[in-house]
Amino acid sequence: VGSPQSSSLLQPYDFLYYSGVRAYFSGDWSRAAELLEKSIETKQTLLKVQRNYTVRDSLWDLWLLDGVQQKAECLRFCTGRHITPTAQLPVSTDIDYEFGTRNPYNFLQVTYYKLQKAAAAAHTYFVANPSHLEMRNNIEKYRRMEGVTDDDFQDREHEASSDWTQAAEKWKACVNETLRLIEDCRVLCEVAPQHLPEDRGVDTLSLSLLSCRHYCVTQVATRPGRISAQEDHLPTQLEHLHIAQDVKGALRTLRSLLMFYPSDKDSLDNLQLYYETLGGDTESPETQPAQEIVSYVQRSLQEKKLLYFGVENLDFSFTDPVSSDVGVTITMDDEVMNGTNRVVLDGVMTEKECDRILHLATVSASVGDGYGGRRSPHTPHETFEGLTVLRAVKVCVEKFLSAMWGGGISAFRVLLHSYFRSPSGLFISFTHLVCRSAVAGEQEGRLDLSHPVHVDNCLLEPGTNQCWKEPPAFIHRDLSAVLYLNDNFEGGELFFTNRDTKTITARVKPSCGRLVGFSSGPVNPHGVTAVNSGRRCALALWFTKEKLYGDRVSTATS
Ligand SMILES: O=C(O)CCC(=O)C(=O)O
Ligand SMILES: [Fe+2]
Repeated sequence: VGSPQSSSLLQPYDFLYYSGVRAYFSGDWSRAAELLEKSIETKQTLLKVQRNYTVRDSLWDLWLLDGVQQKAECLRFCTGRHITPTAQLPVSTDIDYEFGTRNPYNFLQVTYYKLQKAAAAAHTYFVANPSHLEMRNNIEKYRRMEGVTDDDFQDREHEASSDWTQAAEKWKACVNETLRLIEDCRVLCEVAPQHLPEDRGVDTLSLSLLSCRHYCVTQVATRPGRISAQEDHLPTQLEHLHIAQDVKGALRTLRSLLMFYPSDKDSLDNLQLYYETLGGDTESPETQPAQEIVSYVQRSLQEKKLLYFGVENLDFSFTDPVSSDVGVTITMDDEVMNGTNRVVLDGVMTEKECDRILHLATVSASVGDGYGGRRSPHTPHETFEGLTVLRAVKVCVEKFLSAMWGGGISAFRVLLHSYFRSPSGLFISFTHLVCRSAVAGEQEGRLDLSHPVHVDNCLLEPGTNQCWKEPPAFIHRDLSAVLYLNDNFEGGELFFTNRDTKTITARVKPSCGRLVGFSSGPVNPHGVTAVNSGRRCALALWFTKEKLYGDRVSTATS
């Protein structure tokens, strides 16, 4: 051991392996990598050497046992020129097992992982301490190791800071670009002629111009080919910028962000934190909100005031593209509703908007009964004013929704489509404004439902749980939705059941601006409990994936 000749001979690979594993467990990663690699390499070379000196046995040789013996001796002699005597000894079954299951590679992959981290750490240190000899040696050693590449020698300090600076610069550019695009868009409003009925005065014309300018926010926030705008386009960019900046910059951006949402709790908490971090230095000019954002928000608020004045006093219709009081929230999902493809969204309409539609429905309610003498197709204890009665209203409702939502009923389609993420398109199949009123004096001991349990696109057969996809069921309906308009009544809860139609799995209490969406198929049997007092109004909507079944009435009136 130790002679120059013996050091060039192949070492026992089991010994190298054990040493490597020992280094591994003591966390000496570079030594572990070296030894483990060596053991694998040695085992492979050993096999090659032995193969080289093995002469194929012929049948004749086998007769001459002597010859076999001689060959073995020859092999030992020849290989002995390359291999140390101990390495010629057979290895233990443990080692056979280890190599058979490729366990050395398992140790190696962890070792390499550690080494890559070590390479980065060593390099990071070395950048600041170029005369540190030991570190230089380490780096050289890491470089020679298999599995360690140039990419592993990263300056972690440098990378870390430059990433954030770059990100902040890019987000700042984004904010500026958005502001610029909005300005460009606003200029176009002035150039483009405003379409107005002839009898409208000059007030409406300027309001119209204002409204056009105001829509620039959504226009700029809508990516090409998309129908809906990205929500909170500008504030979102400010939020990103805020995260990427250092404390002073972040404070400035946070204050800009607070111009949009002055009562946002997270922002206010952060503000407090920055105040504490910066001690007294919070009033310096560089920590004030960006002037362009201040002007932008102030101008927007002023314009909004004028527009709302027009809505209230001049019968001007305007929908705020960034209205803060219409924020749609997901109130219930599949999990809460114990089912598949069910959702309850809130805030799709404001009280005022619900009232407008209810008013339209009330005006026409006096027209009469549309069910051939029957009060309701479902129960004798309620009156039911459906589409037949409210056909005239339907046109108004759609018009009203168009003004309110830009896209009319289609806006709900977009909303549900984006929630359920169905890959195919959705078309409005049918809409139905329905009010159910309790018949006073007939509610005592009532056991029936306002709307019996049913599935919207097939006929559920009681007892067998089969759902037949055949007429008179509206078999092409794929997605159902109900938009509720009021809550001043008793009863009238929507409920979902299991396929057995008996086990209730979820209940939804109607209220203004609540939109329930669910797939129309047999996973969603549903019904409505008795309306015991008052009048319950809802707009039922059905959608189809088949363009062919799109509602011709809707298209004709929109
Ligand atoms: O009004 C509701 O809540 C549900 C109505 C319904 O299920 C239907 O009309 O098919
Ligand atoms: Fe239904």
